Amino acid sequence: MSSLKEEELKNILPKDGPTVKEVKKYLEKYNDEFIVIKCGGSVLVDSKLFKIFIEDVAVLKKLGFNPIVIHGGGKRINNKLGELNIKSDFINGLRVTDKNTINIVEDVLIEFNKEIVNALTDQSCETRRITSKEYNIITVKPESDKLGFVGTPTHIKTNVLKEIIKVNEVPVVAPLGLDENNQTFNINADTVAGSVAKELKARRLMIISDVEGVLDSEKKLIPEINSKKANELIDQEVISGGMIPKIKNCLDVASNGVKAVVIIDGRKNHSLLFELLSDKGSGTLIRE
Ligand SMILES: Nc1ncnc2c1ncn2[C@@H]1O[C@H](COP(=O)(O)OP(=O)(O)O)[C@@H](O)[C@H]1O
Ligand SMILES: CC(=O)N[C@@H](CCC(=O)OP(=O)(O)O)C(=O)O
Repeated sequence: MSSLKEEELKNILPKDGPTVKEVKKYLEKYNDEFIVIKCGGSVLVDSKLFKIFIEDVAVLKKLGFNPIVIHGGGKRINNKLGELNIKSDFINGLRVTDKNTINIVEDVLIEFNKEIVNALTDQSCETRRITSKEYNIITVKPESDKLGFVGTPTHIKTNVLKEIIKVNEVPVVAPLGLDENNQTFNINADTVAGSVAKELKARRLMIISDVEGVLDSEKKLIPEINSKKANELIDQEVISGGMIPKIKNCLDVASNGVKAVVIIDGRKNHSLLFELLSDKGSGTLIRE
C-alpha cells in the first residue's frame, strides 16, 4: 500500500478527513493486516452517519487495507418489533429471542446487510455478503436457556474469510449464526466482531458506536480501561445495557492477542479514518 503516490492519495481521501501527510505515516504500519470494524445499529440508522461509514470503509479498501465489516442492527430490530407490537426483553444487553422473534431478527438483519453491501458497491468497493443464508461462517451453541435463540460462536470459518479477502472483496458480516442443525441464532454483533478479530488474529478491532467511548459516572470519557476498572463500573451500574456485552467482549479480545481494541464515536466525522490514520485517536482504548 506504500506504493500509492501522493496524487492518488489526494484523490482517495475525503477533504475533511486526515491529511495526505498524516496518512502517509500510517500506511506502512498496517500493511496487509486485518482490521475488524464493527458498526452498531445506532450509527447505521442515521442516513448521514451511514454514508460517512460506507465512504470510510471504501477509502480504507482503496488505500490497501483489509477491512472486515461486522454490522449491528439493534435499533432496526427494535423498530420492526415495535411495528408488529412484539415486546422485546434484554438480559445484560442481550435480546431474549424466541421462535417468533428470531424470524424477524433474521429478516431485518439480512435486509440491512443487503443495504450495506449495495452502498459499498456504489462506492466501487467489492463486497461479499455473509449471513445465515449466504456464506455463513459462524457456528454457534445456545448462550443460555433464558435467552432462547441467542448464540455464542463456537467456530468461525476463517479460511472462507481469508479467501474472500484474497479476491479483494470486503466481507460484510451479519450477526447471525447456525447451530449444528442449521437453526438460525441471533448473536450480539460485538460478540461476532470479537470472535472474528480473535480468530483472524486481527491487528485492530474497532467498535463504532453512538457514544464518545466508555463514560464514567460523571459522563466523562475514559480514554483507557482495563478489566479491573470495567468490572468495577459494571458493578456500580455506571456501565449498563448494550455497553456490558460490548466491554466484556473487548476485554476478551484484548487478552487474546489483538493488540488494539477501541470503542470510537461514529457520530464524529470520519472517526474511523482519524482513528486509524492520524494522531488524533479518540474514544476508549481497551487493555486486558
Ligand atoms: N458507561 C457507559 N459509557 C458509554 N455508554 C454506555 C455506558 N453505559 C451504558 N451505555 C450505553 O451503551 C450504548 C451503546 O451500546 P449499544 O446501544 O448496544 O450500541 P451499538 O448499537 O452501537 O452496539 C450507549 O448508547 C449508551 O446508552
Ligand atoms: C443477542 C442480541 O442481542 N443480538 C442483537 C443483534 C444486533 C446487534 O447486536 O446490534 P447492535 O450492534 O446495533 O446493538 C439484537 O438482537 O439486537
